[in-house]
Amino acid sequence: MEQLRHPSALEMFEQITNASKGKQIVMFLDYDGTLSPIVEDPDRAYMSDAMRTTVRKLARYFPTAIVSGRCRDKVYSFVQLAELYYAGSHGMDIKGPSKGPKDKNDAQSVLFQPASEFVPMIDKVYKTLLDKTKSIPGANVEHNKFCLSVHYRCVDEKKWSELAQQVKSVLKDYPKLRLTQGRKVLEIRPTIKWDKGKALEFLLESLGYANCTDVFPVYIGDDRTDEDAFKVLRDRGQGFGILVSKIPKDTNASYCLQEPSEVMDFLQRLVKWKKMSLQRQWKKLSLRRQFRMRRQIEEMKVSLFN
Ligand SMILES: O=P(O)(O)OC[C@H]1O[C@H](O[C@H]2O[C@H](CO)[C@@H](O)[C@H](O)[C@H]2O)[C@H](O)[C@@H](O)[C@@H]1O
Repeated sequence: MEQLRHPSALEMFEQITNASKGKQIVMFLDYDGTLSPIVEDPDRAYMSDAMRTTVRKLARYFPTAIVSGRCRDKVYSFVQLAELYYAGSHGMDIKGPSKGPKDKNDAQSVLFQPASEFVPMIDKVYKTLLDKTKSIPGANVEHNKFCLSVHYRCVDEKKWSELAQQVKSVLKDYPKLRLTQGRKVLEIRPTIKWDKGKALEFLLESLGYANCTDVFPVYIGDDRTDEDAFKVLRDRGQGFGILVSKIPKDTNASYCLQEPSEVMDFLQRLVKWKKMSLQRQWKKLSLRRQFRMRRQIEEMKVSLFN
């Protein structure tokens, strides 16, 4: 039943691209479980070279942002593509383009950190949690700058509730922090009204698409925190979300992909489709216009390199 409500984005590819016709696609990609497979050690969640090449090509055709629960520097060290926009710490640390597409040349990138006042508190809680959880084998506390992750993927299942209790007991003293749950991870975040959905809207605005009707945002993610972004797209009635999951889930996404390898297939098809539609548009131009455009490109190259 659920599977029928959330069909495969690969099977529905044509329908998706038809819906985007005449609109600017903007891509938002979660990292863990979307671009990289889930692994036991969070420090070794590498992205494959093939995925990196795919994302690089994708960004040539569509503005592309990575939206992750991770610390922004960490996710950048995995992705290593300077041409993308990054939103780390569940969207609380955004490094993006200048305001509006026309300003791109002035190279001033947007930096938005709505939770900066929480840094000392997060640092303190990190130290306390490191100490409190050291007696539980396999527990791992990750510092994500404006938020924290307590991993229990490598903790014996019998100890999961003890770990959760310890985390909750620490947080009792910090009413301005809240606890949510991801994939075998407890996530601690400031209670500010900011999430991946707000980050998506902020990035669209920064890119100059705030009130545009001809923008088509596509958000791909695998986790509960990605639901905030799926919901924003559903509420705006623009673009759509794609949930990465092998099992049917209650979601605000419109389509599904099973795993990162399917995400890569989907992104590659998107690149191919865009390339072909640009070639078709080019062929439709008169020979005289093609000649004029080629000459303009040559002139631009000359002025760039002189
Ligand atoms: O928003 P995301 O980019 O999906 O970040 C969510 C959490 O992802 C990472 O943890 C998850 O992936 C790890 C590596 O595969 C895995 O070991 C862990 O069990 C998963 O929950 C990251 O380490 C967390 O900090 C993020 O909150």
